[in-house]
Amino acid sequence: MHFFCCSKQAVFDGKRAIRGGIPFVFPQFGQWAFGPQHGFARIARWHVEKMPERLPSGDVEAVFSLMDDDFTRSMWHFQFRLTYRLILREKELHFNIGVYNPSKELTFSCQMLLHTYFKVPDVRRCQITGMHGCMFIDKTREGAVYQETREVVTINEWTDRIYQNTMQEHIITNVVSGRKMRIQKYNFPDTVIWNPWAEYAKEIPDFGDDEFPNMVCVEAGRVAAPIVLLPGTAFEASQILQVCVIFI
Ligand SMILES: O=P(O)(O)OC[C@H]1O[C@@H](O)[C@H](O)[C@@H](O)[C@@H]1O
Repeated sequence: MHFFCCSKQAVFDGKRAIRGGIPFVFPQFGQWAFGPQHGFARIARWHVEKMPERLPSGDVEAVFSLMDDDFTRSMWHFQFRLTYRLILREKELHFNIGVYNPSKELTFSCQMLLHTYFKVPDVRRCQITGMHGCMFIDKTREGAVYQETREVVTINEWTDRIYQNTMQEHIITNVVSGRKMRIQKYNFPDTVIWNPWAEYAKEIPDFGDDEFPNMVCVEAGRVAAPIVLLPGTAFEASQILQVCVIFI
């Protein structure tokens, strides 16, 4: 999908997440005392459960999984199993995620988020729906909490906000080729909006100083209130990205 952006400075060395695409944030969102920022899932080696395969419908499906191993247990001593199923349709991408706690005695809590980097011609011209009336934590203002009063969110400065209980659907206008991107999410109550802008872009080694106008992260997840999984239970969530060709 040419709707995602990847920084020209991105490094693919397995040590840190690639600056682009859709890094998978788990089991921690943000800074973490026990491991890297945003957890280990975005730097861990996932297992390919099912290679990309064309289904009779014409869709292409692939399934990946991640389980606890020595690497994950060095930071987080819980057993877990993540399943990530992707389905590519002509103008849609589906992401179905499951996290399972196979332990017989331990409960764990975690956060999860899809850190999607959308490519845009000029972020200042994007409008994002689905946040009206929602409370948000503004990380650029020391975590102060505000309520969004705008029908559409626009970005004209360093932006790092955790919107809570957002609508099930967001529309982002003016993505690639002036199109609209529809995000539909299920069981992902929160939406993070991030753009480092000029001042913070300079501090990110794997991000060009001039790349900030051409990206916006709109990240569906569950971060404000953690997912709590009792032994033997699972949590499921999904996201659908759809390019809108017609005016909505
Ligand atoms: O540089 P990273 O670890 O990929 O994080 C990028 C950004 O990710 C966002 O989700 C966070 O809200 C920001 O605070 C953070 O700066």
